[in-house]
Amino acid sequence: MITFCNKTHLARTSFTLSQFSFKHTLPMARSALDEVSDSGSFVRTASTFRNSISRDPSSQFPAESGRYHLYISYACPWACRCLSFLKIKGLEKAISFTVCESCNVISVKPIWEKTKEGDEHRGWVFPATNSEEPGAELDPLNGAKSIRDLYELASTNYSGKFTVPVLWDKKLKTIVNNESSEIIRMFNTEFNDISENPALDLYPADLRHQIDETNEWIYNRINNGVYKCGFATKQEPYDEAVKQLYDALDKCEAILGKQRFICGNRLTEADIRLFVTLIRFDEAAEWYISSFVPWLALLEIYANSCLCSSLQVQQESVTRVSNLFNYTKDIYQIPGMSSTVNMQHIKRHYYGSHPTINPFGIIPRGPDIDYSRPHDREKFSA
Ligand SMILES: N[C@@H](CCC(=O)N[C@@H](CS)C(=O)NCC(=O)O)C(=O)O
Repeated sequence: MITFCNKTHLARTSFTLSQFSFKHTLPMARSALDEVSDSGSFVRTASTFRNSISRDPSSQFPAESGRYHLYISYACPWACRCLSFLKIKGLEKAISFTVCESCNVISVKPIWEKTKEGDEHRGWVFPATNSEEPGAELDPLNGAKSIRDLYELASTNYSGKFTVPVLWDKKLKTIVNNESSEIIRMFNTEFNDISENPALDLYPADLRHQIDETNEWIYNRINNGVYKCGFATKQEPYDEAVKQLYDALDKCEAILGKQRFICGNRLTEADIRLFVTLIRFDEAAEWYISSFVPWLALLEIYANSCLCSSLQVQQESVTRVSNLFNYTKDIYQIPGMSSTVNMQHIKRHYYGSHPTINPFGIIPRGPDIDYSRPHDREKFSA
């Protein structure tokens, strides 16, 4: 039985959202920092808004062009999964994002701030002007000051976390879904009539079983694994999470020595889900694994970490670096993917949003990896 540190926010709630009624029975937490059990382990609570957009025109949330909007933070790997799908499926016109000509995605500011007068909650906020923060934009739809405002617009008695991504329905003025693993499935199939890349299927029927199995261990040990390391408040759960993380990275490294992608030689959903953590891994390493490695790129030296000095790493040739690193570059170079990576937002968020973890908010220098450099992954193509 899990008990949460911040007991004031524990509530078993049900609430009404527009004309639809929702019930959830999980103990609710206000922020990831509240999701630590008495034994010091990070335990993530489930997302709350779980409706689906459907290609069926008679459904509650039909896949209509221009009706939906995705709110993200460039810092957040879960939100960037959704953004990645949006980009590579060619959904930019179908799901209206346009804020201004130079930037077509709404992202919040990277560092959490107070979201309201009257309580101490800190979370994602929008900038006060479009020029305040490169990569962050005012909310043009609802004039929200924070992501919390959107949740409070959608539900008057919501008591969970105010997370991104948020998939917003402009017509019903509500949140359709705030669970990235579900949003990416909708983006994969439900908008195919209006997507620019309908033929790309990232969850193909013949690989579903393998993708589901792969997602399971990658989620538990890597995607959520880095948070189990970062948010652990006791040594034992931290040690366990780090071991699981590195065992899983070893497993990926071995698999990627035999095939181009994690489920074979075809790009799938499982690759995008793995990529969003890998791309943050080296630059956020001190946060992810509490490792003090400012000039070493972990994925670069992953396979032969015992042999490399930082000088050697900087002079490396692609043949000496790990499969994981080359794989990360391969995915980054898929058209559209590099635009989902804003390293400034990533670093500023991880090192700046959690004063209990990094009290002085110092952002480590480096390693400034160039993911557009050559990789060796074509060797697996037919
Ligand atoms: N299950 C959600 C998790 C999303 C999530 O944890 N987002 C984090 C950012 S990386 C967040 O918004 N946290 C706000 C908070 O903890 O208060 C999903 O995959 O969509």
